[in-house]
Amino acid sequence: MRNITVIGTGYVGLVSGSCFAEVGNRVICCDVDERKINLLQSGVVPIYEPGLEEMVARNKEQGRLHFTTDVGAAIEASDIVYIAVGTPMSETGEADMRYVMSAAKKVGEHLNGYKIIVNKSTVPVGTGELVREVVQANKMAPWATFDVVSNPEFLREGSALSDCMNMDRAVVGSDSFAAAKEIAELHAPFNTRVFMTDLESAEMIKYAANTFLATKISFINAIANICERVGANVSDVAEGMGMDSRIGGKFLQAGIGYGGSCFPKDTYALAHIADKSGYEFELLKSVIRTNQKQRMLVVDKLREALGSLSGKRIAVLGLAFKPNTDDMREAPSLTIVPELIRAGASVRAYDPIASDAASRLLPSEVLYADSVEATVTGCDACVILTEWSEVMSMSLAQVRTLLARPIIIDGRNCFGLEEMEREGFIYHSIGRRPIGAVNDERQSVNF
Ligand SMILES: NC(=O)c1ccc[n+]([C@@H]2O[C@H](COP(=O)([O-])OP(=O)(O)OC[C@H]3O[C@@H](n4cnc5c(N)ncnc54)[C@H](O)[C@@H]3O)[C@@H](O)[C@H]2O)c1
Ligand SMILES: O=c1ccn([C@@H]2O[C@H](COP(=O)(O)OP(=O)(O)O[C@H]3O[C@H](CO)[C@@H](O)[C@H](O)[C@H]3O)[C@@H](O)[C@H]2O)c(=O)[nH]1
Repeated sequence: MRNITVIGTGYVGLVSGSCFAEVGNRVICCDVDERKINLLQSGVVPIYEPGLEEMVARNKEQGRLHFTTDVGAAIEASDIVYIAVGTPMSETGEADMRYVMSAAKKVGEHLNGYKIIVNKSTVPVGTGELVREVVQANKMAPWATFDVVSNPEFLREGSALSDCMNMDRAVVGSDSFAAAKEIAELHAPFNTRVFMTDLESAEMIKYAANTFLATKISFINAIANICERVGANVSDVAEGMGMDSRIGGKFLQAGIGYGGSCFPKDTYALAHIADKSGYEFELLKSVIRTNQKQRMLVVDKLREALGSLSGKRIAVLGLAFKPNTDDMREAPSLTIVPELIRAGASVRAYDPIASDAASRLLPSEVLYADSVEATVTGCDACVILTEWSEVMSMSLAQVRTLLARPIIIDGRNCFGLEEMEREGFIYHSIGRRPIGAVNDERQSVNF
């Protein structure tokens, strides 16, 4: 049992803190956000993540998990301090390091004995050293000592608990062997292998992993765009490619591109790190551009199917950047829905979990429904932006009768082409041949 403090109760702080408690440690999660801590103290988990509320409640009840806004006292009470604050994208595209630096300063001010300071936030290479300098410069007790370790987080939103409890690997980087060993041992109860390296390499592994996955997605999206032009089917292409174990089938799902709190900002941040180091990462810049363009494909396809969007009623299914989360950070819907409104369409949207969060970010003209059926009723077309299981399992026959026109533009390739043909839809997906008439208005003009 170790005494651990986690600074920051966002996705990562909350999930990793709860998982450390779940395996028997005493964990204090702290945050400067009073509202969040009040909610957590009263048993409400401010993010949607399957299983998290139960895990938090269980560990709180058993006295292993605590929440406080008193960051200083939490630091003083622990011998391992995790920094898990945000590193959002700044206006220039670089990682904004102000939260990490203020957390490091706080750690220095409350260093009352030897502590291991662990960076869990995704941070540019060199941050470990910077944290060391800031802690040293702000040290309350001159005799207090510390080591800095990098232990980046690889969880995915929506499957965060199982990702944490059964990690593919834990990465631990430090120039102190003893500190690295201690953090490696902390991972013993998790079903994982621990990869030990130096601080800089550990920091780089996190960016390299995320940008590689983003590259896979942009690559398959580029292939999808070619598939559409040459009559191939990207789903089959991805499956056939993925069977090669050197390639692997994961992260080859073509669609409207990657969003979320990590890939967009981390790709930009690594491009900046590369530029600063004197290397122009052209490949990564092209991955970013490909992703930006990919989002608008559904709008182009809608225009292809409906002609002008002015006055058209569009049903939007899914607003979160991926299923099983209410996180709207960099969700493709934030670009696509405003574009539909600008083009004069009226939009009715549905997301099983993220509607509240989305309504604070999307134009006020958007209407929200509380079911797939209520959303599509009377609409001229339906656009799928998130592959929620509720959307994937919707009754196509019913949707067909509820829509004013049987048009589905599927940004996530949720359905098989034969099925959509059989159900009588006009169906446009990504990287696959379109089903049904291409444009009602153009056709009527032609006839
Ligand atoms: N979200 C993910 O799925 C994910 C996965 C892996 C890694 N990461 C990385 O982990 C880090 C955290 O991500 P997140 O999504 O949890 O962030 P977040 O922005 O959702 O939450 C960060 C929290 O830190 C708090 N905070 C900021 N400064 C503080 C301070 N000085 N003291 C105490 N609390 C402070 C904020 O109030 C906020 O609640 C980022 O670097 C991110 O890139 C995120
Ligand atoms: O084949 C795929 C896989 C994903 N996506 C999209 O990519 C984005 C990111 O998806 P995912 O990686 O599942 O979610 P995140 O929760 O953002 O997790 C990523 O970002 C985290 C934060 O750094 C890392 O910890 C995880 O390892 C990394 O997968 C989403 O918009 C997905 O729709 C695709 O378009 N095609």
